[in-house]
Amino acid sequence: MVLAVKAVDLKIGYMDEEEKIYWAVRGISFQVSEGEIYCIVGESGCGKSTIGNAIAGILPSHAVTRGELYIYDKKVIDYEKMDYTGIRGRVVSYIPQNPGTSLNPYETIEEQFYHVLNSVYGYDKRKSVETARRYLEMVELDPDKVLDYYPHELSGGMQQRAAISIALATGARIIVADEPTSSLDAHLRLQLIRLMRRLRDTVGLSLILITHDLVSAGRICDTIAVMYAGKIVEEGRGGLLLTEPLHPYTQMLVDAVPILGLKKPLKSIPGEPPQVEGEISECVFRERCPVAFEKCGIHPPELYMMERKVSCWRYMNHGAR
Ligand SMILES: Nc1ncnc2c1ncn2[C@@H]1O[C@H](COP(=O)(O)OP(=O)(O)OP(=O)(O)O)[C@@H](O)[C@H]1O
Repeated sequence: MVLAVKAVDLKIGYMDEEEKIYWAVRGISFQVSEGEIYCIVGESGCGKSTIGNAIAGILPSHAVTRGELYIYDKKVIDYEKMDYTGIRGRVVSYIPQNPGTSLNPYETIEEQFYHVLNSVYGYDKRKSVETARRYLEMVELDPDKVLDYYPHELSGGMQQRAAISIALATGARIIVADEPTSSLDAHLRLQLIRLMRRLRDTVGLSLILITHDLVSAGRICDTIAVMYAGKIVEEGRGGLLLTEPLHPYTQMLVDAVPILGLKKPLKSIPGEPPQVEGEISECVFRERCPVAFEKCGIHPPELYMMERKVSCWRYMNHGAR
């Protein structure tokens, strides 16, 4: 198994003007295999985009890091140091929530392909158009209807596909997509989910998806990581994690989601995530957890149970290792 991404006790914070660090990601370890679709879900502010940005190599200059992050064999984060040479925009590409913002509004799609392919591979116009046609077809866009268009002349779904095809044409083997389905209607969402799965199957693309959308995550992802307050509290195979959530936070997230065809009362999650600058020395979910007990006042364990990772003391005696 080839690993596309590996994080080891990764911490990412943001330094303010007084040089105080707010830790948005508080020591997480995970792996994404080549060709895997890995989703990161969780409430707003839990650190999902920070991880996505770290993988894509687009953290801001006031970000501080600890631990390690590998993209294939290259250590891009080594404690405080970051080095994305040859990785950023090449091996890894980032598709933002609104893909229109990653495309140049003043250039046609053909011109955008040319600029990228000319600077990366030195292609001339003819070779660039040939390549663009191939990659547009790969994402199910008709080159004759897209190449001469400016981004604003394309729908949101088409812009997203065009951005993905430019990323693939530059040789991206990992795509980080932040909230890729949130601006799409149900039909386009399903189309995009199918496309991502097909690209995974045909070109072995690894996808890191950052989303609030638990239902799409369950449909599309091989693995789901549930984040809370900068920690991964549960990680496991997509479908299983949603049908049999173990961590109390995952259970509450699932209870808060409407499922088509299933009548169930929707529950909100009372309370707010902790806003703590420094280390959190207890289970990050303790304050909001309906089943917390004494032991939760100390760090939760990292448990592995039948291919599932769950960070909760309640499973300590359930065959975990
Ligand atoms: N550039 C930044 N500078 C300072 N703080 C930041 C920056 N980006 C994110 N943060 C802070 O880091 C924490 C995690 O934010 P992040 O955007 O990673 O979470 P998220 O789970 O992706 O949230 P959302 O779904 O709302 O985008 C938040 O408290 C946020 O305010």
